[in-house]
Amino acid sequence: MSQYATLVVAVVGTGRMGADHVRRLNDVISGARVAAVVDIDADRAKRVADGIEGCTPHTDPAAAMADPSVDAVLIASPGAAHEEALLAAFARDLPVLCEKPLTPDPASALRVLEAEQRLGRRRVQVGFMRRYDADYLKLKALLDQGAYGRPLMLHNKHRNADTPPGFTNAMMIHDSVVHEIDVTRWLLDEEITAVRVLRPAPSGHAPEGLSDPQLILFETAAGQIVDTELFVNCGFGYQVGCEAVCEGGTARIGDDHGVFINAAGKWGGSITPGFVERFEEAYDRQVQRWVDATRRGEVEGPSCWDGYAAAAVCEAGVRAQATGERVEVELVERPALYR
Ligand SMILES: NC(=O)C1=CN([C@@H]2O[C@H](COP(=O)(O)OP(=O)(O)OC[C@H]3O[C@@H](n4cnc5c(N)ncnc54)[C@H](O)[C@@H]3O)[C@@H](O)[C@H]2O)C=CC1
Ligand SMILES: O=C1[C@@H](O)[C@H](O)[C@@H](O)[C@H](O)[C@H]1O
Repeated sequence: MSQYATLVVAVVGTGRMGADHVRRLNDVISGARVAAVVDIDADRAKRVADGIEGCTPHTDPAAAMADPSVDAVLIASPGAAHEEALLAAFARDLPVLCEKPLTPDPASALRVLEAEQRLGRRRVQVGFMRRYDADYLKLKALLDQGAYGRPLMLHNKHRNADTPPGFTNAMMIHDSVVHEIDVTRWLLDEEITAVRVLRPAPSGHAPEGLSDPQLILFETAAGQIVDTELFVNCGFGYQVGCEAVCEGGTARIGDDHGVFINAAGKWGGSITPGFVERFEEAYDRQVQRWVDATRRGEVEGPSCWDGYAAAAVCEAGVRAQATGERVEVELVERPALYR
């Protein structure tokens, strides 16, 4: 029996992801509707609210959450604004789906972790949507079944066609590689213990100051090695893939084959343009699962601990990137709420 007939949601941040989540909540998935949207850009919030019956625009997250009809919050503002919105949601004991990253650094992630523990129960699902992608789910099931024995290594690729203006080397870690950090911890069920970053001579297409591509190496607590090729201005499209090398075989996802065409003296297919297209079903499944769990009065999926652990690896990654050294990851002891 659902606690809520329809989950009434406030969406914080109405940019690229926030506006897409508003559409998803209202038009794609079931059991939810958006009653409030928040953006520090008042015109943008109003434009999004105008298209929705019974939706009020706000510029302050706390004001939207004070609306007594609001049952839950989806946070899609930039990472640096997540802590304030999360703490405002906790003050009203509202369940939250928070886009990645939980927060951009481990100190602020720890403050969120501590605040959630004071509530005595989990309230947050972090938006690591690859955990809801059909291919990643198949790979996870194979590894959990031990189908090919113990995993020894992962080879990841993460390519974006281009980056928005102002994208920095540090953002390559905490905005992009944060996804590989999460899938590594999730697929292998191990913490990442150390990070190294290798920087080849940059592509001629890399914006000024950006060291692109980069090769990021993780060590896990079980001694596995994980490499990620990150190339965020590859120019030709969006490609995300992962190959698990196990004792008795390998399993690979993300070859992006789709439809394979032979015509006019050529063979091949097309490359997905961006993450919105590549992960559309995963975003839908992630939000539906959040709404369903919340309506049952439950919280599932990636937790604040996962968000904190990812932030700690990002911090080590940014130091490894700057120094060229192997940097160990420091984690606090895992609190009982997240075991
Ligand atoms: N899961 C995924 O694949 C992706 C996740 N993201 C995440 O989604 C979040 C938003 O990213 P984008 O939509 O690409 O950014 P964006 O820049 O397109 O939109 C952010 C919006 O938030 C607003 N904003 C800024 N500060 C605010 C505050 N304090 N309160 C309310 N609104 C505020 C901005 O005015 C803007 O409209 C980030 O956490 C990002 O890391 C982004 C892209 C893909
Ligand atoms: O989260 C995302 C973006 O913020 C990030 O910039 C991209 O590199 C990722 O592929 C995408 O999933």
